Amino acid sequence: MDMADIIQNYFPDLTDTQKEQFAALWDLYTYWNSKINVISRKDIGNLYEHHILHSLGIAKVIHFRPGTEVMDLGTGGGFPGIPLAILFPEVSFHLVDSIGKKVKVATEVANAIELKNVTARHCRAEEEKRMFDFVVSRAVMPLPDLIKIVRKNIKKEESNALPNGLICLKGGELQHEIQSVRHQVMVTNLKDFFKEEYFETKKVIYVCIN
Ligand SMILES: C[S@@+](CC[C@H](N)C(=O)[O-])C[C@H]1O[C@@H](n2cnc3c(N)ncnc32)[C@H](O)[C@@H]1O
Repeated sequence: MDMADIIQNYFPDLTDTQKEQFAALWDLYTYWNSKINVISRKDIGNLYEHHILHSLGIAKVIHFRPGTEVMDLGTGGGFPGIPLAILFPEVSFHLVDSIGKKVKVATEVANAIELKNVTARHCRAEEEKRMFDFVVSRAVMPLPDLIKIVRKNIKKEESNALPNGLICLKGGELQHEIQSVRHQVMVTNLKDFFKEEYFETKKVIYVCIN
């Protein structure tokens, strides 16, 4: 089985372009990761399951409408922003990270697969003043800290089925982090969508911000 097949199993309606873009990620990330570490070297063999499919878990919680604007806070080498940008070509993704060489990897990968809906910026998210419908994030900081930073970036006007807010990918014990949050929170277990053991404890956390 081709490694990219795992993506098609869970997202069977991909166009040929999307299939080619997902397939191209293997060579691109193995090349760039050997120069600039964006994925643990031990884990690069699990690129499709642990990084790409995991990023796409957000698409099991929300189907972004065309024209939606999304920021990926602490994107590193482009997760979850790049897999989501392939899946939602009519949605724009702004990738932000405070480490310049990681932003370079994300930019190079996006350019190589000709993603037209991706922009990237090297800065701390605290400095980013643009407004978005949603902020997505994986493995960056505790939920209360994320909320403090992104409150200034969430547009007031709603244009999706879910009210605007923060959507992050997290694993493990979260009750403690969630308890201190005053906003409405929705937790989705990825094991309900993806059968691989890796997803047993993985969750998508949506926080309504307005
Ligand atoms: C563990 S990495 C995760 C990268 C990527 N989201 C992923 O899942 O592969 C955390 C990233 O968040 C970035 N980061 C941490 N605090 C940040 C901030 N305040 N603004 C922008 N980026 C930040 C770091 O530079 C790092 O690249």
